[in-house]
Amino acid sequence: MSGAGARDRPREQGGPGAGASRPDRDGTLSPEGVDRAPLPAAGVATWVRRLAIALSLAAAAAPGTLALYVSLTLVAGAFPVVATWLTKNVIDHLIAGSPLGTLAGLAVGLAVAGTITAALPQVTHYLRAEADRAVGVIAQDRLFAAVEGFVGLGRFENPHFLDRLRLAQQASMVSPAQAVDGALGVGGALVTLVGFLGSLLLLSPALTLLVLAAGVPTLIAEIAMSRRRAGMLWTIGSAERREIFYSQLLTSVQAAKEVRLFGIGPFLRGRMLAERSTANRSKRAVDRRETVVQTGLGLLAALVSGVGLFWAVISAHSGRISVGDVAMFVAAITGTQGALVAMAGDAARANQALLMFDHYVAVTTAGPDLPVRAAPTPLPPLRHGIEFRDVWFRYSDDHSWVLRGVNLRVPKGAAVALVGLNGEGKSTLIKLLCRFYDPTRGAILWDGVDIRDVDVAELRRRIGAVFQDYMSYDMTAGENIALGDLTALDDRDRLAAAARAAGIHDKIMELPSTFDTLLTRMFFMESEKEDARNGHMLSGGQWQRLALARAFLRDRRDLMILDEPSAGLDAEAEHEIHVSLKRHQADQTSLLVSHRLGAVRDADRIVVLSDGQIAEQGRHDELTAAGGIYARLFALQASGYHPGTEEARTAAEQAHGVAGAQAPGAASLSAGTR
Ligand SMILES: Nc1ncnc2c1ncn2[C@@H]1O[C@H](COP(=O)(O)OP(=O)(O)OP(=O)(O)O)[C@@H](O)[C@H]1O
Repeated sequence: MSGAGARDRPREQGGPGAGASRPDRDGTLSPEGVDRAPLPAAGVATWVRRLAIALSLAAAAAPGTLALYVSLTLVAGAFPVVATWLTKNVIDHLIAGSPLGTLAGLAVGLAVAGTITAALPQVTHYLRAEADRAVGVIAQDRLFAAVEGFVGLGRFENPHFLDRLRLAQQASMVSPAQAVDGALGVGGALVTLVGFLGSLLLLSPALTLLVLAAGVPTLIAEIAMSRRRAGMLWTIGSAERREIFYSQLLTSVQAAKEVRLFGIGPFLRGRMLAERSTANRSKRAVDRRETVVQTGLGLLAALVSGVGLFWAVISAHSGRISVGDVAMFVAAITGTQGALVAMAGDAARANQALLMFDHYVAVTTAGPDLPVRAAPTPLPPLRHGIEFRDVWFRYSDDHSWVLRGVNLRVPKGAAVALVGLNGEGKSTLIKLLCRFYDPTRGAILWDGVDIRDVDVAELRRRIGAVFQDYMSYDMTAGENIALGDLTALDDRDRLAAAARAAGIHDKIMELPSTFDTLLTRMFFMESEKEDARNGHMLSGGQWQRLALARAFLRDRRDLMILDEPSAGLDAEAEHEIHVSLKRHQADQTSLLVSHRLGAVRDADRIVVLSDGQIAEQGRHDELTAAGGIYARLFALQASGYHPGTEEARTAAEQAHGVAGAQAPGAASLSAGTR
């Protein structure tokens, strides 16, 4: 669409849901704009809130495992300190010549502490993995339930939201567990730290302070680094998404033909690698910075240890502390620094996990993408008709208007056909009727009720539809049909009736396992591929008939929408389908989009969309007599079918300027003008 200048710009509507659901600049339909928010600078309160959500997820997923894991991790934190004290006592008692019983008791204690210290990590490792698995299931379930709750399509077309969704998916697998693990690690390290600091304090308060002071920069630096890493992952998101896109093109069966025919493999591979390099550059920069900072922190720790050790040796030499104290001091200073580094690392990991988890929280709490009524108006079966009232629509503020003040009535029981050149907004009109988007201005009324006021699931239950870009599911033939109405999943009679109506029944009966034949070869092992029952492939037209059968299965629908239902069918198939459609449409309201004008000539009303508006409407005879766009397009298609006639040649010449964009379709679709 072009030419939607300022003269066409309508005032924004203040009606129900207006504004709240209007797409923002990048197509986001979220009222809060959460979809493209950058990573927020988190304060302690946010950090605690996120951690609480992660913990509640973990607690809901595996309460017993979590409780045991928490207890053992904290206990494990105390054991290094216990072992150090026992070691110091053994040395001091040895030097003092204490009785054998005392020494043996201490040695046994030391052995038990060592055994527990060695065994605990294995047990906690298992518990952690178990908790991870349970949390992953529940987190994924909640994420996909939230995504399923988005009633519109806008978010799925928004690159920022898609990035966020991808990160949320990654986060849902690992982040809650990582965050809990990190927080627990901090807890365990804190126990160790307090124990060692207490021990150090007894020996030298000054050195205790020095060790603590050296640990603070480590903590700050680690947390800053984790923020930077999470930010980097967010910014390289779009490059990674494009890389995935190119890699999928290179491996997908759909693209394989064109990739080979046009020889574009090296080009796509080049682009894929370029995206990888972009992402790698950002990762390398962060890695380098981390290496420098980590090296600096390591040197600082070594310096503090060196100073401490020097002091301990001098003090022991002058008799101010015992040899056991020196051993304990060495262990304590190493243990304290180790605990500080572990704490900083765990805090950083928890921080990074929580930053990633933010994407998960943002998606799962994003709320509805289109305004949803708390108390929707009931939607009874259609009695009078559907009305588009002054409907304006554009996909976002940056896009041109696709629909500019469409007024259209679809009376109950009428077969209405939508025709027009490519890109005139026919599919968009249908998407609005299914409420995948809301009109930017104006309203769509179902028996006078604004469809924004009714329950969207209820609205969609009343509609049967076949879209231009219908789906081919890698499932069985029966399942491919049953997805139209899952109550028929095990009802072979209903599936067969729908298949018959769509003219695919005979083909299904020829398949090795009829309705149970898998229509994909994706899920097989190489060894199973020879089995005829496995993975039968259908032709494009046969898939289209399956999609039709899916729509026909919804026999309790009020409105049948067919967006190019016969584009992939041969002439005979198309004829059969149209006979079948007519039978199905006998007392049914239907909206049919077609470029095959022969297929729509019997419609009760033919509506011609042009430049986002309704240019003409009426019956076939009225429109051909009027000599407008429809008449010219019809004549052009007729000329394709009977190319020799003078009349057709003239019509084709007249139509050329109007229908140039449609020429390829017209040539191939002309058989429809029987
Ligand atoms: N998701 C989208 N985001 C942005 N623009 C879109 C989107 N879908 C369609 N458009 C634009 O809206 C216009 C109308 O598209 P639409 O698919 O409704 O046309 P159509 O009449 O059904 O075309 P065709 O006959 O080719 O199927 C086109 O200019 C198209 O580029």
